[in-house]
Amino acid sequence: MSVLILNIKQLLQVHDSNVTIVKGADMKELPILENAYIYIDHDTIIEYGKMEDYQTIEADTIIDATGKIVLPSWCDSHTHIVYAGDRTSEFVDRIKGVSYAEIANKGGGILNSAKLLQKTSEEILYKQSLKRLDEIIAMGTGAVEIKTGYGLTLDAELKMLRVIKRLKRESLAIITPTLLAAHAIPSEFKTKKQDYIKYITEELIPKAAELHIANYIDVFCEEGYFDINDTEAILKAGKNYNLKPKIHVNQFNILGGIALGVKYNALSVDHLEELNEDDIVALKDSETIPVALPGCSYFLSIPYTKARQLIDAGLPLAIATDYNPGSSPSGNMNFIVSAACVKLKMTPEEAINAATINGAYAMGISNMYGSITRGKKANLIITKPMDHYSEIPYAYAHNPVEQVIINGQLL
Ligand SMILES: N=CN[C@@H](CCC(=O)O)C(=O)O
Ligand SMILES: [Zn+2]
Repeated sequence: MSVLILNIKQLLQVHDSNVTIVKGADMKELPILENAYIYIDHDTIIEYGKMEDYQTIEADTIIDATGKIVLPSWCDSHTHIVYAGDRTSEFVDRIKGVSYAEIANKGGGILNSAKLLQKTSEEILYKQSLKRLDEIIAMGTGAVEIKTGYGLTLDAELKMLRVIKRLKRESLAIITPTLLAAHAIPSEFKTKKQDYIKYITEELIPKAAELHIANYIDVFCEEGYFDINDTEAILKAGKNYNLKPKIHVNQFNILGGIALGVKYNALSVDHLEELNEDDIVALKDSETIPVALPGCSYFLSIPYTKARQLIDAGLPLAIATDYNPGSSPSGNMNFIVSAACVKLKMTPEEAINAATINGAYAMGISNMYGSITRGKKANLIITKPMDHYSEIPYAYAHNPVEQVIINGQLL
């Protein structure tokens, strides 16, 4: 199966050499080809160039993209899309003035989702999750990280991991699974948190590793959840089983989770609604990418990550949806790109870099995804007609996506 796309108004994120991350001032550069073509064979990008240099190529499918933009599909590096039901009643409570923390302290929040997921059959959980996955693919997401963390027992966490594995097998999307058993302290461990940490480090992590069912380890490093020592114990155990960290840090409080993440060579440190100079210093010269989640800031009315401070310090930045039932019940990366521009003061070029190549880096897949490069996998978005790619973030809350291609397959 081969696909040829002709007359592309703007082909974005074109790199002849294989970039895997863009940092600091380089994030302002979004290499583009005006009036271009691209040729895909099976799942691979074979050739691209300007229409003026195009010489006839035979292909099974030919698409005329006159007036349209083509870019790498979105790489959403932080989601929790495997969950049961929803938390609309908590949403209404928050509108009436109850805070996210108050809801959690009364046994709601993550524990509420965990209670429901534990009683939900694997089949129903799969169907509910697949619906969300299909919905985000249609909005342009081609690669997505999915976390556990609404199980909180060995059985329920493994159920989540099996659902993620099945999604990976049965959907075209590229999926990276992350074990987030340290998402909240289950009520039965309320007064014995250390026992839950022991359960995670001695039972859950070894079992997940034995089944080769998770790539990364995550911890919600936050006041009232897991402190810095708890987080270190879990990262250490993960390291023994080759689970690299991708952690939740600095959402409400700064506990030193960023420096700890860097110490354990985390692939990413995510949230960062709160940020200080020490955090920036810790990230410099590291291989850890910060990830901002503007959908969570929007939905919870908490500060937006100071993207300018990070990028202007020469650091890379990725953006992701954090799609989950409590703090960000949307997986629309188009909105996230727009929010990055409007609220994080990123230029469209920076936001698109953050949502493509840097998102791929934050999932450990940027050697194969996230840019238009010969030899990389063909995960692409073809937009609706528009004059310039800046319309993607400009016309917020619309759907700019006309067609999605994943691993060379037209959807
Ligand atoms: N902060 C921790 N975890 C999720 C929210 C979980 C929930 O409220 O269900 C997040 O990334 O925002
Ligand atoms: Zn999250």
